[in-house]
Amino acid sequence: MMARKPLIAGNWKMNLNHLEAIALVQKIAFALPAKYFDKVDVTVIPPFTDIRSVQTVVDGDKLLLTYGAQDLSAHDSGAYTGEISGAFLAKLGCTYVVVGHSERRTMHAETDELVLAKTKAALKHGLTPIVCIGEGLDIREAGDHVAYNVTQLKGSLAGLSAEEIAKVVIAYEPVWAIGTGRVASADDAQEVCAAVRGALAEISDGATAEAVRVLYGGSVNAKNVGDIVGQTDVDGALVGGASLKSDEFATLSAIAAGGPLP
Ligand SMILES: O=C(CO)COP(=O)(O)O
Repeated sequence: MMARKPLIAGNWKMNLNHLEAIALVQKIAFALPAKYFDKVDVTVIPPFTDIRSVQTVVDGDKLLLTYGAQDLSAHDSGAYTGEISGAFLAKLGCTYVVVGHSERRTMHAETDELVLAKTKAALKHGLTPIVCIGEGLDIREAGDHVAYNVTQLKGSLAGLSAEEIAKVVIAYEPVWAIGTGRVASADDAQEVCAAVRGALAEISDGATAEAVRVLYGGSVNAKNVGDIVGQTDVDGALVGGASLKSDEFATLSAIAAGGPLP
């Protein structure tokens, strides 16, 4: 089986202004020495207004962590007030862009069709989309979570070629585990991430599915990350609250790298 390098992505959501962003990036870099980056990719996903400042610190200090954005427009340019083009994000040196986070699917009524269009826009501009899927509590309690996630995944990637799918990261984030402190068990994360990989093989091919990184997200912290990323089909984490604390984020990144602790 192909070895997949784990990815730890810190989704800051709507937290920290550009000055606070600079301070946090510097603290994370200080707490996470270069040796860890051979074994784990670490990225921060700040608000749009922080990205230029983060770029300046990362480039100026030659940091090994990367950065990305929390959303992008499906369009390249034009009369789309308030939207941000993938071209702008690429110009700012972003590596990743989160697409279809449950907070956008829920609060901004983003459909699988729009998530697909945004995924295509990301790929067009050379960004790696982190495509989010995840079920609500009602679906989990009804026992329909695997089928639900597979349907959401297929809808969000519909019609992409195997070459395009190879460039995508998937994040399984059960909605009931986001910001609640209620983390999915390692077995629950593995069950859905394995089903995601199976579905990826159906819509691309086995080798592509083996190479795609599938992350888990939802109340990940330094205490639970080891069990979660220890699962066969879980290749890292999309971290919310714990990514705002430099020591905790550095520690959980080091654990994903296989240790030792910094
Ligand atoms: O939504 C998340 C990351 O995208 C998870 O957030 P929390 O880690 O705060 O639960």
